[in-house]
Amino acid sequence: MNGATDDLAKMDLSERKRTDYLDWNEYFMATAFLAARRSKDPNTQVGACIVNEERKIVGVGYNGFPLGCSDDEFPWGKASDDPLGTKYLYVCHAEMNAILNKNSSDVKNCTMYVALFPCNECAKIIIQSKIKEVIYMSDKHAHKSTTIAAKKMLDAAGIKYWQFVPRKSKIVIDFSEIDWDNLNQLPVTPVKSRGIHQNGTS
Ligand SMILES: Nc1ccn([C@H]2C[C@H](O)[C@@H](COP(=O)(O)O)O2)c(=O)n1
Ligand SMILES: [Zn+2]
Repeated sequence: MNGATDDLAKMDLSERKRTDYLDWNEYFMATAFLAARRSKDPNTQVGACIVNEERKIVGVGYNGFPLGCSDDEFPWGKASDDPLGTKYLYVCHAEMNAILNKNSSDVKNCTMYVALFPCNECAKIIIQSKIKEVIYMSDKHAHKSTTIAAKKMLDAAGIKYWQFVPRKSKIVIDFSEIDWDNLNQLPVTPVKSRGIHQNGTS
């Protein structure tokens, strides 16, 4: 063993860098899936997370009805004799919501992480908003014309897409495992001593 390895071996676990942290792809895909948990769709919950070139999240969204269209009044069903009686004519897809929810001026050259491969309508919005890469988890509708058309357009526009295959089968946030006592002992710097007032001015 060389000196550095020797030192590392002697180190207490609490002094060593953690090794089981999430990598960037896991972190952003998990964020997309966390957003999906907000969806009221009883059948398919989709989340999307947009990340810029500095690996900062600039938009998150999930599938749901537009503003003002009540989750309790509009239909969540998939089948009806009347097309107005299903969700399909009303629901905003996660990808569209993530782009519209952006907190940056645009999403040019960003990467989108999404639970399900984008449909043709979302592909159009992705292309027009200049997103450069799409990372998806499921391609369960690969056989549908909406997905085939989406891929045709993404290919033509030169947008890369690839499937994320997770290394771990679970990423769990278990609130019951969090050591709140320890968290409470973290030093708290009073806002005033940092020279920042509540309104953000210094
Ligand atoms: N890429 C996608 C695909 C679908 N969605 C939404 C639209 C619906 O709310 C739901 C699909 O419903 P299903 O036919 O599976 O019952 O997922 C989306 O947001 N993004
Ligand atoms: Zn879509």
